[in-house]
Amino acid sequence: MPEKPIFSLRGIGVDYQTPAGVVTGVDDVSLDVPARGMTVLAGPSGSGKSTLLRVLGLFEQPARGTLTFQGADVRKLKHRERRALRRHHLGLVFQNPADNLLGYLTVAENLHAAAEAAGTECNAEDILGQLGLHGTGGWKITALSGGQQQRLAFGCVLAARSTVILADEPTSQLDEASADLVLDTLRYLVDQDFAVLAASHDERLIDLGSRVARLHKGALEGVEERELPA
Ligand SMILES: Nc1ncnc2c1ncn2[C@@H]1O[C@H](COP(=O)(O)OP(=O)(O)OP(=O)(O)O)[C@@H](O)[C@H]1O
Repeated sequence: MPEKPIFSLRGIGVDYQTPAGVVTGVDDVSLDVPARGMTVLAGPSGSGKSTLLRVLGLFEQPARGTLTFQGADVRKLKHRERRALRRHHLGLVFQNPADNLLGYLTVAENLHAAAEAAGTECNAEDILGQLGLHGTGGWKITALSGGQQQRLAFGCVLAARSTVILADEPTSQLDEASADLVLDTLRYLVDQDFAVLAASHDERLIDLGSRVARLHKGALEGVEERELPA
């Protein structure tokens, strides 16, 4: 029997109230996110990728539809349960590396802080080794390149032992060499059997997706399943 999806969205709609009237961010989106592998939300600017990620990250309450996480209807969770779900299961990585890290802490301290916030413990050197950042534990964040900072942001997700990784345009603020570091990290996380959901319009990142959901003007245009080379 196929594994159950980690997230299931049915008929999800999000509206924004603006001075010019109601703007629909996403409209009637139904999608399953598998418990392993990489799902990419692709689409042009304004197509609803970030809005959908905010719904999945529990930052946005949809006006319509149902969202389940591991089979549980998220709307029925109490405030405390939602917070616990976010802390223990959802690892978020935003597009700007500096937004993902605490600049006043060292590299290793960032990992420990992420673990502590999630109620876990981590071996910082081991995680840094896994991400090609061996020996940087005592460094300031600013001593890392943008790509290395994004790698560390994914390291914080490893430290927190999140179940699913939600990444919003993780390569969009990086030069090509730095973006390569992030693409390698995503490949590694997928190999480690994480569920990764990334919003992007970077074709190289989209190519890593085993499931690509294409959005246009807030609506789902289609979902492509792909066999990736081993
Ligand atoms: N806070 C907000 N207030 C009003 N409208 C919003 C808000 N956030 C998003 N929108 C609107 O919702 C729609 C979807 O936006 P969203 O940011 O989700 O798209 P996106 O695909 O992530 O775009 P980008 O690639 O530029 O980040 C757009 O029309 C946008 O203007």
